[in-house]
Amino acid sequence: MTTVSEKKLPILNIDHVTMAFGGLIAVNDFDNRLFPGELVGLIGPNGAGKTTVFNVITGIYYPTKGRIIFDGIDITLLKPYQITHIGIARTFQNIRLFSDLSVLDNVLIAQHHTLDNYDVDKVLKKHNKKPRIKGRLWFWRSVTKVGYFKKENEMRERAYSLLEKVGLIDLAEEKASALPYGQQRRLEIARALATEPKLLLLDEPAAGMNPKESEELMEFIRYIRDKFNLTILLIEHDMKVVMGICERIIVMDYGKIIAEGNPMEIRHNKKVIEAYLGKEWEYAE
Ligand SMILES: Nc1ncnc2c1ncn2[C@@H]1O[C@H](COP(=O)(O)OP(=O)(O)OP(=O)(O)O)[C@@H](O)[C@H]1O
Repeated sequence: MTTVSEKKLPILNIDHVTMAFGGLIAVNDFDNRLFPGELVGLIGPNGAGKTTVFNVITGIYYPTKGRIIFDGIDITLLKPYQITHIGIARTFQNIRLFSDLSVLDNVLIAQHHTLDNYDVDKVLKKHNKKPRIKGRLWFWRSVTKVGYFKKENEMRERAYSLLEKVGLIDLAEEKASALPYGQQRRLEIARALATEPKLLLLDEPAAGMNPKESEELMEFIRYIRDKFNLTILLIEHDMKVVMGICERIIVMDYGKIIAEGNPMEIRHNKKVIEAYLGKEWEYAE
């Protein structure tokens, strides 16, 4: 059956990617595509290779085999900061905020990529895509005093506007470490959004959350997908979250994709039940 999303061009094409660490094949011929606006879950047992898939997409590792095409551009060998600039942002399993800085400063720092990425804009231009920074003009504006202050003000305005949209505006001046856990996770996502991504990769955003916090997180993820026109790929062990918000789920085991489908299909899939879910999810509400 052809779904609506399959008729569009993929925003991300993970083309037969393998990632080996010496003799260990962490990701084995992973082949899949994400379509604009999708919210997709990536699940599987510990050590299945999920985070390695994120690391390959974001340029932390160069794959042993295969290619990653994002928005029509081959990003396989680009560096992490270049990939961020082109439009992919991520969060990590463990919270990585600047804990002594304010909420506002955490978001401001994430905007630093807007200061100088002339080389990446060249890549974008080569693919007939709009550069994200106005190249040299921007450079001269930022090295003059007036230009610097103007840019700083623009960045502040953008940061405040983002904090408003994600519900953290009242906490803008608070130290990041003073925020409750759920809000710190939200700030991490806000910081990723400050890079203005088209694709957002979330690595276990519900880890360590209580049921109320994960309920709120589910709503928040749906909200940002719509508000910021995002495509989202989500690694998560909390099946309530995954089944509750993902339209499609990819299941990995020992580096390979063992199943793919909507939540209903996945929870009834014998291979997935055996490798990961266990019986209790098959008929759960
Ligand atoms: N830099 C590395 N060097 C060597 N082995 C690695 C490296 N990174 C990951 N691995 C190994 O690759 C395999 C897949 O790890 P990965 O972290 O991708 O799994 P995961 O599915 O994300 O697991 P979890 O759910 O526990 O986070 C594991 O056996 C891991 O030990």
